[in-house]
Amino acid sequence: MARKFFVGGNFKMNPATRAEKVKLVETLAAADLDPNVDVVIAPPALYVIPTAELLKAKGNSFVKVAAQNCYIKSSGAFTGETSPAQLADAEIPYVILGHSERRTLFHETSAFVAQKTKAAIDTGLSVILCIGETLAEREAGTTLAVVEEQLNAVVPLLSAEEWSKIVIAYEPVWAIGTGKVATAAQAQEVHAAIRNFLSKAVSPSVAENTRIIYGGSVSEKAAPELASQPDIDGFLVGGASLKPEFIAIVNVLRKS
Ligand SMILES: O=C[C@H](O)COP(=O)(O)O
Repeated sequence: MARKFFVGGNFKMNPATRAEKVKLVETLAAADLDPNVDVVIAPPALYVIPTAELLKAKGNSFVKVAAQNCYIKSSGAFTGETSPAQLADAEIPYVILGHSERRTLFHETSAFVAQKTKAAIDTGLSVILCIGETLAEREAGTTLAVVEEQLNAVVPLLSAEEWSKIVIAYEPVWAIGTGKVATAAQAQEVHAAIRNFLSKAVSPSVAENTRIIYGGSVSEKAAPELASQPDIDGFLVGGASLKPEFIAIVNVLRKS
């Protein structure tokens, strides 16, 4: 079965005001989006529920909402955290975990990201699991070792069935927010290696069915060639998800 194209918009800590957020979500809710694509937007925590409510109020059940992070516990004395159970209760279906900004700025280890992934999956959420190497790691020739280490932390914690709730986002750190998008060949090479890894570490069927999306300075211009690669199943878009350009990226495969 063909893997369904998946485009996520990671707003990160943007936009700065509720008014801008409303405008952004209203534009997306009214847009003509390819129905053959899974579209998920991840606003900051403060806006997660209002975004879901706004989409509902606009009659849009197509665009789904993701949180950008969650903790490993259901509730308790964990100041500043959001639990997977709270997200599930709020009917937020997705969570982004392991983004490089969290790994780097907030010192999240692969083991911790894996624990979060397990907690989210156990709660019924779907996970956009981010992995990727830094420029130094790429230049040292360790790209595949890095992404395999990040995935290896998750593999023992999930059953083969649970992989159906995971979308892997390969995001080379050197391409994030830099305007320096990976070439289609560079991205395809790593995506194919990740699929090969999944085949050996989990199963050929999980490898075949798991969506592996690319993130890192995705733009309307770069999207078509990246999307034409056999192992690139969509995008996780940062900066461009805050612009009308996001609609063109979602619609990249649409035949007019
Ligand atoms: O989660 C999204 C990625 O970090 C990509 O961000 P960017 O498109 O701004 O480079």
